[in-house]
Amino acid sequence: MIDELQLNVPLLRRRVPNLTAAARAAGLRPATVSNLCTGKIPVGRAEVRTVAILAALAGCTLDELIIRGSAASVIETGIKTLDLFAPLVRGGTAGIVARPGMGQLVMLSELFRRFRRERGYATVLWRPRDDSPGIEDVLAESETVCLAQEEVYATVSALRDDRDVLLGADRSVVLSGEMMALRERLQEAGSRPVTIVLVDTRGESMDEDVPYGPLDTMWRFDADMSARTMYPAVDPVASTSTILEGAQLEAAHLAIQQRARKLLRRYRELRSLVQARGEAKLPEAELATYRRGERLEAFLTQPFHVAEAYTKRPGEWTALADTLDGVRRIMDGAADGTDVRRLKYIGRLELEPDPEPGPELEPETKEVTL
Ligand SMILES: Nc1ncnc2c1ncn2[C@@H]1O[C@H](COP(=O)(O)OP(=O)(O)OP(=O)(O)O)[C@@H](O)[C@H]1O
Repeated sequence: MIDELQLNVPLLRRRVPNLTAAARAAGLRPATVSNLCTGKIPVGRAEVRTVAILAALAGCTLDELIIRGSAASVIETGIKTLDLFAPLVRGGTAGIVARPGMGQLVMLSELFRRFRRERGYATVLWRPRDDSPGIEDVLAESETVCLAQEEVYATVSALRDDRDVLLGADRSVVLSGEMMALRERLQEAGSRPVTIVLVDTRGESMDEDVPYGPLDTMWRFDADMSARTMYPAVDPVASTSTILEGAQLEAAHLAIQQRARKLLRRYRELRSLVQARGEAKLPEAELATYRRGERLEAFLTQPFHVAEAYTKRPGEWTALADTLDGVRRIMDGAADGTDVRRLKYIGRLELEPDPEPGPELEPETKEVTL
């Protein structure tokens, strides 16, 4: 993760309208203050005394004045499949490509819930004009609900003085150009990043080659996974994030991710064969791949807080390190003998007794129903 320190310039300007005069009166060089505001001098290199005086002028704490950078960085969601395959970018835009009923609004509600409670984010919903049934869940998890662009701008600008903002919006405002206008207005140097998650309540994005225009992250939902209740039904192969292309991920993460994608791609092919002809027709070597793929797919489901009524399981936050560890162990064969149902809707991988990885494992016979 790249972390840069930045001055919260919008906050400073709002609180100290005549900054140059105020800085001079407080004994600071106006040129220094101006260079700090434009980023010419990095905050990390400013004298502590300078920053302390600026905070005093703005009547805020140092923590409010200096924020952790807006350079692209991954934000963990605690949702295994997202963090592994298509991480969310802080200050970026993520778009969900899905049809109604696949759980996209459940996903947005869950993200709001997680970011608000676990990360202290402000959550704002730019309410879609046409209401779909799932919107009630999202409304329940939104801190603020806005209808018009002007209202969204005013709300987000005020909230981001002291918190990161997660903004949920519908694809319709991307198509109308309102989202682009909003983003331009929100682009102020040194202000806290606004992370945007777009849903498609009309379900038309599935038919488009470029569903949203430029995105930092795309979560494509999969009809087959949703039909089999493998939630969240995020397609592990077709979902992407620019953070992968920028090679900003740890090498170990990238390696595990690529291996997992390859396994799941093959698993899908084998699934079709098994469905048509049965497991018995698969050659021994393919059977192992099929079984591991099946286990990996099950492990990548996740109990959501907002979906406890459906899964009858408490929501789980899985740290990225635990996700990577679990995925790697499953690919190495550690769960070969575990009933696949035991791997569905869990958090981290806990196998009892914890077997040594390796394909030569004794199969376990214990069965647990979900
Ligand atoms: N993460 C999840 N965990 C468990 N069940 C889920 C999950 N996501 C969706 N579901 C199931 O799928 C159903 C469909 O969800 P819903 O109809 O709210 O879809 P949506 O795409 O979020 O919203 P909408 O249909 O309004 O666009 C839910 O009622 C629930 O049974």
